[in-house]
Amino acid sequence: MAKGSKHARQRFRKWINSYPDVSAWLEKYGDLEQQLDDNGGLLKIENFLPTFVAEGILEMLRGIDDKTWNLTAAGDDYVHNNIRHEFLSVKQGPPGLQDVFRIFTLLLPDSLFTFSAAKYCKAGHIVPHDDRAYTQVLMDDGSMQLCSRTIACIYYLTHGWSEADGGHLVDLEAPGGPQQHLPAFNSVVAFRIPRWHEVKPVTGDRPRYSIFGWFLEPGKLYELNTGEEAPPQQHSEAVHGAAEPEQQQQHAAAAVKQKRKKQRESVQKPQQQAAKPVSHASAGVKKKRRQRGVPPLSNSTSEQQQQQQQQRGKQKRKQPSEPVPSGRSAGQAAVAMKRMAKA
Ligand SMILES: O=C(O)CCC(=O)C(=O)O
Ligand SMILES: [Fe+2]
Repeated sequence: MAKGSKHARQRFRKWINSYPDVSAWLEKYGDLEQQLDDNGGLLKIENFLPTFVAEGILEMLRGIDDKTWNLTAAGDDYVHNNIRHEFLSVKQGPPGLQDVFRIFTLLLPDSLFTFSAAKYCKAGHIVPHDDRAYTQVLMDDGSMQLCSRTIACIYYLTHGWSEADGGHLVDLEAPGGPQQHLPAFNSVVAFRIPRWHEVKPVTGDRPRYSIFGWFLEPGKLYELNTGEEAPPQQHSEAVHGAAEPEQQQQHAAAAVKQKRKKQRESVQKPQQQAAKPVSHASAGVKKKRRQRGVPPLSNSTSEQQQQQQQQRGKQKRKQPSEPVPSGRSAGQAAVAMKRMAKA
C-alpha cells in the first residue's frame, strides 16, 4: 500500500471488515484442523492474504509507537522455569488491530482464541519451547473458563526478509530434523500444540513484525512443562532445509500424525475431567462449544484475573510469548464477525 494513500487505507479497512470478502478468501485454505492433520501437525501458507491487506496490516503495526509496544522478556532462569525470550508485543493497540486479529480467528471460527501483534528488534528471540499454556477466559455468562492452547498461528509481515536477517522460526519436531522457516512477508505458519520450536535471534537492523496467537480449548488438555523437559534431540548442527527422500518423508509424517493423535486422545479424556473444578461455565455451554457451530463465547479478562495471571506467571512461568491477557476477549472478535455476517 502506497504510504499515506487514503484510498488504499480505506480499501484495506473495508476488506478486513467485510465478512463475505474475508471468509471467501479464507475458504481456499480449507479446514485448518484437517490441513494440520494432513501435514504432520504444521502448516505453512505463503501469500496468505491479498497483498494490499498484508501491506495495510504492516502499515498499522509500523504505526504503533514505542510507548504502546510492551516488552515481553524473561531471563534464562530455568530454576524458575522461565524461558529466555525477548520481543515487543501489543494486544490492544491501535483501532483496527482487533479487526486484523479477527481475520485469523476465522481459520477456526468456533474456537476460542487470543491474538497479539509482535515486533522483534535486533537480538529478539525465543529459546526452544512447546507453547503449552493455560489461559483464563471470561465467558459470556460471566464465568471463568480455564483453557489450553491447542493451535499456534503466526503471520509474518516484514518485507524482503532474508536468511541473513535471522529470526527464523525453527520447528524442532519436523520429521527429518529441525527445520527453519523464514518469516517471509505475508506468510503464515500454524501448528498443533505441543510442538517444540524456537525463534532464532534477529540479526538484521529491521524489525521482524508478526501477528501471533493461539486457538484455545476449554479445560486442561495437557500437563504444563515442568521446565525439566528438554526439546527433542537435535540430530545435527545443520538445520534441514532440503526435502527428505519422499518415502522417508511420508513415513515420518505418518509417525508424527500418529503421535499427535495419541497425544490428543491420551490427554483429552482425563484432563477434561480434571478441568471441571476450575470451570464455572455451565455444562450446556461447554457442550455446545464442543459441538462447534455455536458462536464462541466472549472472554474478556478482568483486572483481577490479569493480576492473578501475572502472579501465577511469576510463580511458575511456562511459556514466553503470551502478553498479560488484556480486556479483549477471545470470543468477542468472532462474535463481532458473525454480527457482520448478518449485517
Ligand atoms: O514468531 C514466531 O515465529 C514464533 C513465536 C512463538 O513461538 C511464540 O510466540 O510462542
Ligand atoms: Fe511459541
